[in-house]
Amino acid sequence: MRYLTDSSQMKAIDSYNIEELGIPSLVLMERAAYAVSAEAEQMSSQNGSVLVICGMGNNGADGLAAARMLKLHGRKVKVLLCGKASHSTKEHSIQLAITEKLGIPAVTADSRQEYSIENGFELIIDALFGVGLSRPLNKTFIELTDAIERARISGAKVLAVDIPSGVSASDGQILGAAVKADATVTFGFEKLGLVLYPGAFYCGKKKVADIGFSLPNGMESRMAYTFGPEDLRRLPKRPADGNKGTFGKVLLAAGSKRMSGAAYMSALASYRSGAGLVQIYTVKENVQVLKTMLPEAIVTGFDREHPDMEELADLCRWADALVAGPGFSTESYAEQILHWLLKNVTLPKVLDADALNLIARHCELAGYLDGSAVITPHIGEMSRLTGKTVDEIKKAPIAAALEFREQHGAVCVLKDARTAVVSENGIYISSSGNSGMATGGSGDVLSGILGGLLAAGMNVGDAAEMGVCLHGLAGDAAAERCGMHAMMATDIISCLGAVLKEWT
Ligand SMILES: NC(=O)C1=CN([C@@H]2O[C@H](COP(=O)(O)OP(=O)(O)OC[C@H]3O[C@@H](n4cnc5c(N)ncnc54)[C@H](O)[C@@H]3O)[C@@H](O)[C@H]2O)[C@@H](O)CC1
Ligand SMILES: Nc1ncnc2c1ncn2[C@@H]1O[C@H](COP(=O)(O)OP(=O)(O)O)[C@@H](O)[C@H]1O
Ligand SMILES: [K+]
Repeated sequence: MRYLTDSSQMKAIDSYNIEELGIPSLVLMERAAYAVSAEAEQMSSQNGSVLVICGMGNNGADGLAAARMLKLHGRKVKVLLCGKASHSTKEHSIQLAITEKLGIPAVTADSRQEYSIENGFELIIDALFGVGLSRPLNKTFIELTDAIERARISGAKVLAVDIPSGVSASDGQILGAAVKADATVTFGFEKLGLVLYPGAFYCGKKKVADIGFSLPNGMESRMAYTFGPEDLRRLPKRPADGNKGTFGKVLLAAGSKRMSGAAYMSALASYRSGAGLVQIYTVKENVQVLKTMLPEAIVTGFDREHPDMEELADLCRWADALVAGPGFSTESYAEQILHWLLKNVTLPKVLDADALNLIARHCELAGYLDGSAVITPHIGEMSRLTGKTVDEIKKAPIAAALEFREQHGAVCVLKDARTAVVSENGIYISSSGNSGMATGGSGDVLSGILGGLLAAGMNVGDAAEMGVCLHGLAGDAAAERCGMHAMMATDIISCLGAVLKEWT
């Protein structure tokens, strides 16, 4: 598990370490700058020249200290100071005095002038703004980021200090423009803005440098986090004497006349993530095809005109977990069934796709949501559910998921290139997965995985986080195997086994 911080949390961590613990600010800075200079040496040759672009805050001060370390290691270093001298921090003034005494050439320009970058630098270090960026870049700074990008296109490497300047540390939004880095050395904890898009595009290879921060009491519970493959070891173990019941029974209300594939993929993904038994409840037109495609599943068909609620009640008594919605349609039978399920079933449940479209259309259904439900909307479905625009949700996905959970009590899995999961555990952000997963059916695969994990007895929050992590890792394995262009949802399912085998 890796913690992710926003800008205000990072500032609180800084001030706890400096003011409460008494670690001198310059000691932390020295470690930060050492990590930057070590990475800079890796990225450039002994004879290559390095330009360090420094703002007037402590990000710039880190840059100045790194410039000093590079100079002491025999590198050719120049500094470009950007901003008003009257804005410089105490640490910045100290670091600048040292670089001046060491004879490191520094060009000073304030923001009224144009910043130019001469040709010939092998490496540019971006120490303009860090977590202190508080407003959009002005025209001059935008031109400076353009100049850095031109140098990068001509062959210079770019190393960002803490975060590429212009990226908001809290949400990855670009404030006017941002530096595109080949690598970023970030201090203490990964910033959310390095994981969320579009910021994640800008940071290149990420390195987290431990500079000796301790966390204030209670901070961990407020920080977002992400998982790596090693976290899959926390999935429930499979007891050697287990039987089909031990591993859980999933009931899947899915598929419609035009869409049997969604039910197939969701059911197959449930089996491939460890479920003992999977039963598909679908329109009777789908029964034959699903039995043929997935003989391992039990398939119960209902009449679209008269779905039998007694039969459905029996199936729910049989099941350990419910998945409703993949390819289910929004026809009246689907609404009737969903209404009955939400009203009567206390099983842990995943509500996906058409279940969410129905909830968006019939707002009384939202009243039945509670902590037993995991909703898995993509951005479009979230927009329909909440009335917010796609743009609003894209800009603040965590806030949208938090708000939904607060209003309805359900675990919210807001799917996108980075998926946010908000549950009783806190805020989880996915860091696996790739754009090859933007292909029909990959959401059905996720709902099936979640059903499988819930049926195995995981609580809703843990299942949602682990399921999203597993889905992304299987997606990455599928991209490795087939390439992002060619991979399809069934390839993600095919890779679940290998990922689970390697990591659990
Ligand atoms: N001792 C410390 O406090 C440590 C600080 N560290 C570094 O310090 C950074 C944070 O430093 P600061 O809090 O000084 O902030 P920054 O250096 O990130 O930037 C803040 C400065 O930029 C100005 N500014 C913000 N947005 C602007 C905009 N759009 N246009 C023009 N000016 C703008 C602010 O007015 C302020 O002067 C971290 O990212 C990290 O690199 C690290 O060295 C770790 C230790
Ligand atoms: N660029 C991407 N990077 C990582 N994951 C992605 C990307 N695009 C889509 N995904 C994932 O793929 C899945 C797509 O789900 P969804 O849109 O519901 O698909 P469908 O409706 O076709 O089943 C989600 O889990 C989403 O997080
Ligand atoms: K920076």
